[in-house]
Amino acid sequence: MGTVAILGAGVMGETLLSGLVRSGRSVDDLVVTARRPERAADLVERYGVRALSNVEAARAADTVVLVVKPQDMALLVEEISDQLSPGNLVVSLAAGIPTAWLEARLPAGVAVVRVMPNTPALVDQGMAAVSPGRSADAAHTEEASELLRSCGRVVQVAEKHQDAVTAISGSGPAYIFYVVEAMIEAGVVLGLPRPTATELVVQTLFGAATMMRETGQHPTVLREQVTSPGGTTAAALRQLDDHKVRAAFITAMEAAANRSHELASGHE
Ligand SMILES: NC(=O)C1=CN([C@@H]2O[C@H](COP(=O)(O)OP(=O)(O)OC[C@H]3O[C@@H](n4cnc5c(N)ncnc54)[C@H](O)[C@@H]3O)[C@@H](O)[C@H]2O)C=CC1
Ligand SMILES: O=C(O)[C@@H]1CCC=N1
Repeated sequence: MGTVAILGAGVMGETLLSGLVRSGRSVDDLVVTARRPERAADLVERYGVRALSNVEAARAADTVVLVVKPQDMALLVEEISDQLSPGNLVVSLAAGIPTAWLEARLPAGVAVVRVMPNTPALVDQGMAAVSPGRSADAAHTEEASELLRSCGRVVQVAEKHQDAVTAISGSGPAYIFYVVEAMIEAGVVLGLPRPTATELVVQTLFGAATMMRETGQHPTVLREQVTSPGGTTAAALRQLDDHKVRAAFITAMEAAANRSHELASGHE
């Protein structure tokens, strides 16, 4: 795969960097760029990678991973475009940016793969979806998938589904943390010490997630197993239904997908 340059190593860029390092990728084959020099120095110190300018990194790399905010992408692509040629693979992790938008700003024939990752990649439990652009072949898509497989699972989706993926798994960890916060708060309201409430909730989430993964049973079946007739769970779920929590989740994720589409519309 040669040298991989991570351009814009913030939260998601560092997440990918750490996954590649944990998976045994030599730091000699990894370079990063950051806007702030202190940030670059911090990454050099903690990972032993090289930090370069965007232009130098793009020139040195076989695979260029773009991890700046969607709003910063135009400037970055303009800066590095001259350094790239059809031998390069460009992997974009940015929400909402179509491959066609990148292809139009890069030299003809440069392969582009769009990826939507998520932050659990930091603990090797990421979920990423990849979509090849027009000039990307199966080998390019596999190369991008391999990068993300260093820190979690990877699926391939048609690019038209990337807004939905962003709404579900890209932003998804935030919804789960939000639910966890609410359950911890409930424990405190019910008189539990905060650390106890936190341990109860986090282990319950971990246990429930592991059950779904290991039993392969549908969540509805697993929920019904917990819900005794006339019992405590039924009383709680009745309240969630009365407060339209299921509908609120669907509306929330529609808003996220719409926002992803809006980010794209500035980049069409
Ligand atoms: N944080 C998340 O959970 C996820 C983020 N993403 C995508 O990843 C991208 C980055 O998001 P975050 O890491 O959360 O943001 P972030 O703000 O933590 O990281 C972006 C980094 O890029 C740097 N940067 C901006 N312009 C630059 C330039 N011209 N040259 C070099 N560095 C530059 C910024 O200083 C910052 O450190 C976004 O496009 C976002 O849509 C995708 C999936 C999940
Ligand atoms: O909130 C965002 O825009 C990014 C994309 C998915 C997760 N974080």
